[in-house]
Amino acid sequence: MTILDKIIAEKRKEVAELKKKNIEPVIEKRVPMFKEKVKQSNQMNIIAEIKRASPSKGEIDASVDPIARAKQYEKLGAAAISVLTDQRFFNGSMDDLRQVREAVDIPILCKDFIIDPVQIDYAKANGANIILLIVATLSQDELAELYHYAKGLDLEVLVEVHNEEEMKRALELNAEIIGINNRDLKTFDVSLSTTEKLASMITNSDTILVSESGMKIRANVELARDAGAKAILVGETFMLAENLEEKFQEFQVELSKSSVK
Ligand SMILES: O=P(O)(O)OC[C@@H](O)[C@@H](O)c1c[nH]c2ccccc12
Repeated sequence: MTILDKIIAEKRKEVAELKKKNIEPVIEKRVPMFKEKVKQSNQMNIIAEIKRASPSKGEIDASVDPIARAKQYEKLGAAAISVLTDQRFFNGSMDDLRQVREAVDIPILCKDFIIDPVQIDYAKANGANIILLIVATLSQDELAELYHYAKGLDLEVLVEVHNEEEMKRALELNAEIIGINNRDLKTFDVSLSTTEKLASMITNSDTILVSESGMKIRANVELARDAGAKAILVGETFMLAENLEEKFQEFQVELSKSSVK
């Protein structure tokens, strides 16, 4: 049983609990759409993540103050903020998301393992603007159902893939925002060449490509940019940076130099 299987087993229990709850909207805030931000920007769009811990790294920064951190990301020019809401494996929570929602006016990605519409209701009620759907964890029917359900709630959807077969499924769905995860969620191996390999399968110039995971230095970001990524998703490197401002600037590369797809 891989960690991913364990996480999904845990999610099934969570879903059963959520179904018993009455989900009330906590916050409603109008923020710009991520998609629009990306279209208007000629700089790499950075989705900065709040990540206390992960199954691959263990503890990263357990004491992070999500509000202060989110404000800092916003001030530095993040296009969106990703909040890990899984408790068990990432030490995150929906409370984190809600607090971040109150603190910033940019789009927020609810970073979790979504397998049921009730989780989408819950994310939306707590102020998320974007949800993540991981193709590896869903059948094509489930993927389509959850995708359209989220869209119907005016949420944006980041559809995550890691190999060719998954990319084909994301394309079949006509996903507007596709994330290529450089980390294999089953083995935790990270390779930036995943982005290089899969990016060329995208032929629609309106599709927004996000390169996810493993960004450590500017050259990694440039590689993603040259492969066609308009955005990157960065967790660990920002969480561990001694000088966050410097790291952020290091990652802000021009997009105009890339072959504008
Ligand atoms: O910390 P990193 O290597 O910068 O990665 C961030 C993000 O891509 C990663 O947290 C992630 C991408 N897809 C996920 C799915 C579930 C949990 C976590 C993730």
